[in-house]
Amino acid sequence: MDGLRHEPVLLREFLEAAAPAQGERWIDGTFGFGGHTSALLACGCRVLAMDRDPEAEQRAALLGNVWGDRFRFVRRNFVEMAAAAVEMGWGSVEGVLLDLGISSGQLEDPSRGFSFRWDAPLDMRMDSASPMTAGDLLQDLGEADLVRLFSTTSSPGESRRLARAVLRAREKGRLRTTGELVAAIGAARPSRRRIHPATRAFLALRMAVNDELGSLERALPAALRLLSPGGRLAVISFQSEEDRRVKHFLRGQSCRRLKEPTAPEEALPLAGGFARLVRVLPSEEEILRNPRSRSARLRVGWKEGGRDL
Ligand SMILES: C[S@@+](CC[C@H](N)C(=O)[O-])C[C@H]1O[C@@H](n2cnc3c(N)ncnc32)[C@H](O)[C@@H]1O
Repeated sequence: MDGLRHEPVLLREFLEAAAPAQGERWIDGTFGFGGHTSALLACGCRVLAMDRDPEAEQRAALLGNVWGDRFRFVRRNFVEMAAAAVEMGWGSVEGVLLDLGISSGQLEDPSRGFSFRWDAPLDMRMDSASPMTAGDLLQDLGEADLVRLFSTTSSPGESRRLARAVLRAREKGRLRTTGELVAAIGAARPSRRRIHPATRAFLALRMAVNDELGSLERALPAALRLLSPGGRLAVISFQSEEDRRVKHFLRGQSCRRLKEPTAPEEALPLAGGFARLVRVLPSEEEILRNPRSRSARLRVGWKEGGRDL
């Protein structure tokens, strides 16, 4: 764990677009290395931080020593943010931030099995207590489920090729390590591609092991319900399927519907919906400094009510 770092992505843009202010209650559902949480605390907010990763909990303990009772950490899935807020005595919050995916520190820790750069056991769990590793999934799923898994990040044709490659490798023995998976996939796909053949397959597998799309879909309405009038929901995503779900949720819950209403009641603004939506991409300077930010998208929804927009 020592020496691993994570540079917070779109930090300045988040502070500008979501404008956290002194005395506000914020939930950071993805504490990671605490970059966004520290900025919220520096703005004078109270922060309830969450993360599924036990190593994040250890880092949070250090932050707790500095910020005292303005900061609290719970090791839980952000899907459970409402229950965690109630335990804090918070009936509502002024802001929720979700900075999705994994941190650079998790990716670069060879023992976690998130990266194909090192040969390691096929683990990929954010929460080491959860029952299913990447190796278990690859061992248990049938062809149709494997195709569905890979299709989160690959075309239908590629997904079928990847699924068949896993099945072929399985016939020769269990897929136990990242190196064995890379070898199986490398054999399945042409090598003249710009990105490493394993990139998309590893991403899809990690998202399935941690049910990342399912967690996001459950967390978005939970966050909206928790927001006080004028509250902000900020989501940073790195993957197009995630960003698509966030975009549809924010637009679907927008008071100013983008589409023409087909029935009179649809013209009514949804009570407690978003009054303003913002989308921000990383600057060229940030992409140069931190290439990992290249695919990042920040979307912020401002709930109706509260201060003037
Ligand atoms: C991109 S990192 C966040 C980095 C953080 N904003 C920072 O500046 O250090 C994402 C973090 O969220 C955690 N995470 C992802 N999905 C989660 C979920 N459903 N519930 C709780 N934590 C989650 C991961 O374990 C990881 O530590």
